[in-house]
Amino acid sequence: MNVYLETLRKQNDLPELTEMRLFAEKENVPILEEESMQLLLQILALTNAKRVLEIGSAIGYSALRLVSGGFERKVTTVERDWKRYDQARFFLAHSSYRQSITLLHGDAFDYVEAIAKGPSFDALFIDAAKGYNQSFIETFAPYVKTGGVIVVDNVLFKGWAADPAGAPKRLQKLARNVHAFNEWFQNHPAFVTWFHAVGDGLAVGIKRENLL
Ligand SMILES: C[S@@+](CC[C@H](N)C(=O)[O-])C[C@H]1O[C@@H](n2cnc3c(N)ncnc32)[C@H](O)[C@@H]1O
Repeated sequence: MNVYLETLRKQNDLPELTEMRLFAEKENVPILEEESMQLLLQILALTNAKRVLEIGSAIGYSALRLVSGGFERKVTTVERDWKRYDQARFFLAHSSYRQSITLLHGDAFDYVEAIAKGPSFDALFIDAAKGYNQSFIETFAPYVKTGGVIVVDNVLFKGWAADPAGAPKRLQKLARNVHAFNEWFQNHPAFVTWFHAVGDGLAVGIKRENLL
């Protein structure tokens, strides 16, 4: 990343975010790339998103970024991996923004009933198992308000979505799957969708109506 922009952006960083980034780097935990984060935060601010559902918390880094920008935002985030969930719980417990985050442990699909009972979300951010992006949207977009935003990370999948044959053999099926998802999302009448070549690729859809 451009060092100058990086320095500018970190001027208002929380100490716990720095700690989390260092931990993620050391432990090889994938967190959202900064360029994608900047775009995501801007989209959420422009759409005035106050209630966000995140699938894939990892150690809680993106959840904390989403609530700490001064927009009085609340995030519900789900993580299925026990170790990551525990790390997220540890980091978030020490944050002054802990009241703004509901951290859930388990497979996101197991929370459908609970989520259906609550108020709708302004935004859905999907940063989890790439092969399930379509299912995540089919399952959770009904709980996003009309005009709400759906953001999906990793839609380029290191460039392999565009060229599945160029991926290592064991990832070719997943690469084809990511490509099929991208076409589905682009062409689905329920969404107006944009694709951005930032980070590992970010897709942004506005929910037009309840067509799912
Ligand atoms: C890329 S990491 C998330 C990074 C995080 N959003 C950030 O930027 O700080 C993806 C996480 O999604 C979790 N995950 C994958 N599929 C899931 C599912 N079905 N339900 C809940 N969590 C899931 C994985 O365990 C992993 O920790």
